[in-house]
Amino acid sequence: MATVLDDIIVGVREDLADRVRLVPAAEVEAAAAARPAALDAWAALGGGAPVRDLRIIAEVKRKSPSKGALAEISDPAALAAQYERGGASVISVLTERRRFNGSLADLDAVRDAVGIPVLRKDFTVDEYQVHEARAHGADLVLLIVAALDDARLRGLLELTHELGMNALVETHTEEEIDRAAVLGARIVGVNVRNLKTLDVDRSVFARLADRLPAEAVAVAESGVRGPEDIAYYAGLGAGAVLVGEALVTHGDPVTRVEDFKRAGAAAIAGRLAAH
Ligand SMILES: O=C(O)c1ccccc1NCC(=O)[C@H](O)[C@H](O)COP(=O)(O)O
Repeated sequence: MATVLDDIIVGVREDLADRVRLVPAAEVEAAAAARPAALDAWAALGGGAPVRDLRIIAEVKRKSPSKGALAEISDPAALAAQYERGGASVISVLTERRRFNGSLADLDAVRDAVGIPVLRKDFTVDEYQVHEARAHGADLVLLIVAALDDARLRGLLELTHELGMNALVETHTEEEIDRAAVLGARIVGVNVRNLKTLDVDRSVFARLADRLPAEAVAVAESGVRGPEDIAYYAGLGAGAVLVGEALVTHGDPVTRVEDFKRAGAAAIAGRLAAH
């Protein structure tokens, strides 16, 4: 039986075919090559150093398959600028159209509004999307292990690095973490939302955190309701947390990000004191 993720990817491929007809691959590749160098998202997320501070990846998310409409977001650039002011390290922009009501125009607007790395959050299945992400100023792309076989995952990760970008390599199981680790993924996320059933189970991060490669940035994704969930993930060793709904539905995104940073820092201090 087709899962939610399978259905999303069918739509992603159809939209992709339309874009390829409009803008041929050679044109997108040239536009990507003409961009100034990508910002170093790995460093921005604390890569290569012991975790002493929790980094927030703050998402621009209008709608989702699990919740439907979340927020109006008439000005994604203004929202992203508020996230940056609150202390976010990376902005995630959903660009998938059918299920998330996102667009490359959102990515363009956010890119122009902030000075920190930007993640093109989409269901990447083809090299074209990586060049396209770079052409629109993204510094990292999302690679969902469950959606890619090993050869494709390797190819997309290599292309990402060739373009000077990073990838957030997303996992949900032990086996997926091992597949990401073998390929030398440098930023590895555990999405506690099962993309096949849409169940959210924060304890998935507790179960998998120790299996994440020690040299990679460990990202906890989804399911944050408030500072207590941030503290939970940080206490388990997350170096960064990706938050969507809890930010876009809050009236004061600057303060919300600040609160999350504070909760994360306190949990990390507690974790360090206990070891
Ligand atoms: O959010 C969904 O319903 C969803 C469904 C199917 C595939 C992906 C989905 N979301 C993408 C994400 O992983 C989240 O946007 C991101 O981690 C933030 O999650 P949250 O903080 O729970 O909004």
